[in-house]
Order: sequence, then structure tokens, then C-alpha cells
Amino acid sequence: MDDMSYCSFSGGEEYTHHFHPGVLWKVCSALQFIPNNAGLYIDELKTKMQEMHLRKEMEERISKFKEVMKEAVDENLRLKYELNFLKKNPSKQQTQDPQEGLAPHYPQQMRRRNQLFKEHCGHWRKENAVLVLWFRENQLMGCSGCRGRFNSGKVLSKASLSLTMLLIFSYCFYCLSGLCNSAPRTLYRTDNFMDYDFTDELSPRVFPDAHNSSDAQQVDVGRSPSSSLPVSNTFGAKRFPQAIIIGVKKGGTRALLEFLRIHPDVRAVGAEPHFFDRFYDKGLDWYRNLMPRTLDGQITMEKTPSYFVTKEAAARICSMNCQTKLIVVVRDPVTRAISDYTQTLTKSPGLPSFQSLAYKNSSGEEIDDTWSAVRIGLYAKHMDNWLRHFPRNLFLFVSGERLVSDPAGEMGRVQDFLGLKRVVSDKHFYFNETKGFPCLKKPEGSSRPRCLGKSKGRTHPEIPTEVLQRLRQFYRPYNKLFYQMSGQNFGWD
Ligand SMILES: Nc1ncnc2c1ncn2[C@@H]1O[C@H](COP(=O)(O)OS(=O)(=O)O)[C@@H](OP(=O)(O)O)[C@H]1O
Repeated sequence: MDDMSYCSFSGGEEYTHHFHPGVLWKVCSALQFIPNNAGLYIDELKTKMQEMHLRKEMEERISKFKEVMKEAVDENLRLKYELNFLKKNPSKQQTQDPQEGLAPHYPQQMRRRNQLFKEHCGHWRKENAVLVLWFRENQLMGCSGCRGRFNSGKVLSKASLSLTMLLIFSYCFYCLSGLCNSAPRTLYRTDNFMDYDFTDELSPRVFPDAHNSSDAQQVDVGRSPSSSLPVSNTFGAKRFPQAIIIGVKKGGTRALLEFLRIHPDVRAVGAEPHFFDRFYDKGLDWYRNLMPRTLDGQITMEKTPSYFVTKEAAARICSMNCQTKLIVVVRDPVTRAISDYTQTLTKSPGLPSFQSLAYKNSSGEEIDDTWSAVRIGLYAKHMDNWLRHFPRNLFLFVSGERLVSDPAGEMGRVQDFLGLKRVVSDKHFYFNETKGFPCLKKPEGSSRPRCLGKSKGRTHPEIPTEVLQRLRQFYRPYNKLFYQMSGQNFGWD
């Protein structure tokens, strides 16, 4: 391993890791942070935000940060493995044939990464380097670079030890399951999912010239798998997702994604990319760059619940790949609306009451279906738009209620739909009485079980019975239509 190629990030006891600068930058760009000129550590950041009464924003940022960090830990391991490989096989750096070893642009990539390291971390001794979060006025602006840190030797050696163990564990896992071929992978894939060629470029934000590379120009997303030329290397490829959790907001989408991520054949982006609704103008290269690398046979996934209610999303996803599998986690639209309202209330405590927003006027008669918390629950209406672009068999409807009452049962259906072996089963779950939700049992070698964070499973405010009844009556015809469209009775009425 080329130690000089690593910065480290200190995020308190849980998140202290050495990171490759390329990965650090990816973390920052995934979080859409803009680098600025004042550095803070995450614990300082916590204090600062608490002082500024920005506790909620801080919690959200940090929980998002942790999600992205999970991804980064994986990617970091892979990079270490690559660097080791290059060190042991220097001749592979020269090869022009990707089938012979690493893709030809690798040496160039390594140079860029090392250059990045020198620029940002070079003046710090490697054991003192940490990721810095940038802060300006009342806003967290970015994270990047490295800065001296004292008394960190103990923490860093712990981090190195845990990373080494992780590395050994991953190596054993992949090799024992036959995924770790020493022979180079083939150039063409023939498996079921649509597959596109890939470039190993880092985020265009980090390397603005990456788009100009010959590798970047190989991208041709509109073609069929057979006509594209997927360039694969020993360490997997970044692919467009073959399956997306498109909705619904507050349906249980995070739980589903986290449950799926324990499957060895699923790799997913931790944060919501919001590509098909907010960032479409960034282009498909940008999107694919956000994806984790997958090995042959693994599925790439992402979840962005707002796609379900974004008119343009269906056509856009279809223009990427009309065979994309689409998962919709649905939940009783009344409870969903209250959950949505509760989330907004947490952010804006001065929000008017639920009922005053749910009714069109104070007469308390007509439901205001322009209020997003109500509108999102008109599942049949949104589905109508999706079915114009995708056939019914590409959708799987997951019951948000059953995901809580019978996670293993619902996960069985999801794995079947994705063509995966049923690996995630009841042995992975336990019901956490305090949380009131199923959580993942602690994986071997890990110190604690995994429940979703505080932003999931919030206590809902009490809503007057007559308002609930009125809303149920309002949704009834739409639910009925949705049961027909989905071929399932979710039992909300
Ligand atoms: N296992 C487990 N743990 C915690 N929470 C769980 C779980 N399974 C489903 N849920 C429900 O998920 C609801 C949040 O849904 P989403 O993850 O789709 O929300 S979001 O749209 O991404 O904000 C969240 O809604 P609220 O209870 O209203 O917070 C939960 O009810």
C-alpha cells in the first residue's frame, strides 16, 4: 500500500479512517459541499452548530455524512487493493490492453490521485492528516483537505488495524464466494441486466478535465448491451443502476435500501442522488460516477423517493435504460401524509396544524390535494404517468407496513424480483422494542446492531379523528384504483 496516497478522516469514535484523497473528495462532492476557507472537525462542528441552534440541520448533515462514509469505506478498501496490485505488478501499469490487467488509464489516474494528495495533504505528515469540514457564517460549506491533528496516533493505529481487518475479511469473503478471480475479467458481459461501458474517472467536480479523456468518450448509454463496449477491470465497474427505489417519500425506502445492502450481490449509493429530478443537467456521466463499483453479477442500486412524483423522472430513467427495475415502497397514504408533516414540523416547529394544511379552507370540507403531503399519496395518479413509460412487470410494490411487521417476508419478494438469491432472511432481523421497528442484527465482528437513525420512526402528532376519517374517505377511490394497477390489496381502507 502506498501510504502517502492516503489522507485520513476523523469523525469521532465511529468514523476514523484513513482515506485516499480521491475518496475524500468524492465524499465531499456526494454531499454537495463547496470548499471554503475555515476548517473544523466534526466534533467542533457539532458544538458550533449546537451553539447556533442548528441542531437539526447538524443531525441531518451528519447522518447523511455517515451514509456517504459507509460507501467511502468500501471504496477505500478497493483503492488500497488496487494500489497493492500495482505495486506488486508494475508491468500492468504499462499495459494497453485492459484484458491483460488494469485499464490503460490507471497509471494516469494514480498520478492524478497522488498529485491531488500532494496538493492537499502534502504539507502534513501523513499521520497528522485529517479531513476538514468547511464552515462559513451559519452554514456548513464543505469538507476537504488535510490538517494537522495532535495526539491522534492511538486513534489512527486503531483505524489502521480495523481497516486491515476489514481488508482481510473482504478478501476472504470475495475469494471464498468465487468472486475474486485472479484472471482478468472479460470485456463483455452477458448477464441479464443492462450493462454499459464504464470509465474509471473520478468525479468531474474533482477532475474537471475527466470528461475530455478518451475513456470518458466511450460512454454510450443509449445502446444495447451487446453493442456497447464495457471495459471492465479486476476491481469492478461503475454501472448505471439496474434497479431504483423510486418512492414513496416516507414509505420506508431507507429501511428497504439498508436491508438490501446486506446482500452481497447488491451495491448501492448511500445518499439519495436526486439525479432524475434535481441534477439531470449534470449528465449521465456524473450520475454513473456516483455509483459504487460492482463486480459481475452484482446489482447497482439507488433510492430517491421523490422520483415517484416527478413528472419527468419516468421518461428520463427510460432514456437511460427502459429495462430498469423500479421498486415502489407504498404506505397507507394517510399515515404517510402525517409522517411527511411530522418531518416538516421537525424542521419548522412553527408550522400550522396538520388539519389546517390538509383542508382547502377553514370550512373543513374539501381536502387540499395541492398540499404535497396529500398529493404524494395519490399513488394511482402518479402510477398512471409511470405506466406510460414502463411495463407493469418492471415494477415491484413493497408494502411499507409489512416491511415493519414482516421484514424478512417482504425482503424475500424483493430479492426474487431482483433475481437475487434469497440471502436476506429472518435471521438478519430482530424487533427493537425501544425503537419500535425491526433492526438488523449485529453482523459478526461488529460491536452493535443496526437500527435506522432518529429521523426514522419519529413520534407522530395526534390528528383529530374526523380529519383522519375525512382523509381516508378522500383517498378511498384512489387506493382502489391503485390496488387494481398494482394487483395487490394493501388493506388501507
Ligand atoms: N426498520 C425500520 N426502522 C425505522 N423506520 C422504518 C423501518 N421500516 C420502515 N420504517 C418507516 O420508514 C419511514 C421513513 O420512510 P423513508 O425512509 O422512505 O423516508 S424518506 O422519504 O427517505 O425520508 C419511517 O416513518 P416515520 O415512522 O413516520 O418516521 C418509518 O415508519
